[in-house]
Amino acid sequence: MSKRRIRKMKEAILLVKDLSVSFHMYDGGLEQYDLKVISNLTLDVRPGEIVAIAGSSGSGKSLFAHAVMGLLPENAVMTGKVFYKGKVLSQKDKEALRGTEMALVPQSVSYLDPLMTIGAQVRGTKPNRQIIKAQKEIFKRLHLKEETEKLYPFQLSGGMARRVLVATAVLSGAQLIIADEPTPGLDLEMALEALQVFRELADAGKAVVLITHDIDLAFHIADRISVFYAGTTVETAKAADFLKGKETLRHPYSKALWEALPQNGFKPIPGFQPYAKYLPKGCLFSPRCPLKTKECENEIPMTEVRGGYVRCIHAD
Ligand SMILES: Nc1ncnc2c1ncn2[C@@H]1O[C@H](COP(=O)(O)OP(=O)(O)OP(=O)(O)O)[C@@H](O)[C@H]1O
Ligand code: NI
Repeated sequence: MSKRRIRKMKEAILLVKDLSVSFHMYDGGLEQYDLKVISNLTLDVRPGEIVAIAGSSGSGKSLFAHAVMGLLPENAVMTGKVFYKGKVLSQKDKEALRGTEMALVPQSVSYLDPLMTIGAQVRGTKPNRQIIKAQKEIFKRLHLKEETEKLYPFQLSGGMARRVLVATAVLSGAQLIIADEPTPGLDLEMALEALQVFRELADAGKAVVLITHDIDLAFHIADRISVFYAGTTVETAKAADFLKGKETLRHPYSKALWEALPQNGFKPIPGFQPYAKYLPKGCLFSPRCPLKTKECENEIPMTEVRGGYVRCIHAD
């Protein structure tokens, strides 16, 4: 049986369907409006898979993670559905599963509890022998000295704190791990080691979402890549397609991202990602797109093209 058929047969651990996130905003006190920062976002992650999310700053990567984990701020309104192993999750379900079934490696190291020693927060309040053993192993692997256990968060460097967050997610035993930028502040060797840890979790049957600016590393470690632009997915396809190059990709923005990599010529993408308050009609990439036509002003759905999914009417 082909690998693809096996993938299709396995039920997704995470399925996010038509996710939209808006914020209630107040303009100068009187004027109120809704700022839609994520729209029509769909993504699935199956057991054994790493799906990497690539996209520039402000494209909605962290909010996607927070929506799945039930961590959106009070003034956010979410529509769409988050399924975990086939079951729709309510806000209460998310809170109950977070930390046990689903774990987040947060983008900000300020998520560490400032009043708790590292050992206590990584192992949980009632650690058994097995957890203590696993903790020692993962610390060693991530080059965290044994004494790190006794330290408080303020005593850690940024890179150490990030490795502690990775260790916490690994030890949680969660089936779904969303790592939001786990590698900044780590040197290349450490970053590769951390990514290898995620690869092994996936190989053991877990589902991993890896949010990263380091798309070159992601192309090598992930199974599939999802490209976010201005709060939605523009292309989701096999990592192999991203490694092969521009021709195998489907969306003009994915192609442009590929060309912006140093090894592919460092070609910058002209223009800017639009701000949520001033989104163009229809295709959100159209103001920067060389293929733009009048039809791009219509609502553009995700369609299957050459085994991947793309939100572009000109893709073939
Ligand atoms: N609490 C909030 N209120 C209003 N807008 C917000 C809020 N949080 C995030 N946003 C907006 O939502 C958009 C997406 O933010 P998000 O943090 O998900 O981006 P990101 O892709 O994770 O970026 P980065 O790569 O910089 O981490 C941004 O335009 C941001 O300004
Ligand atoms: Ni982010």
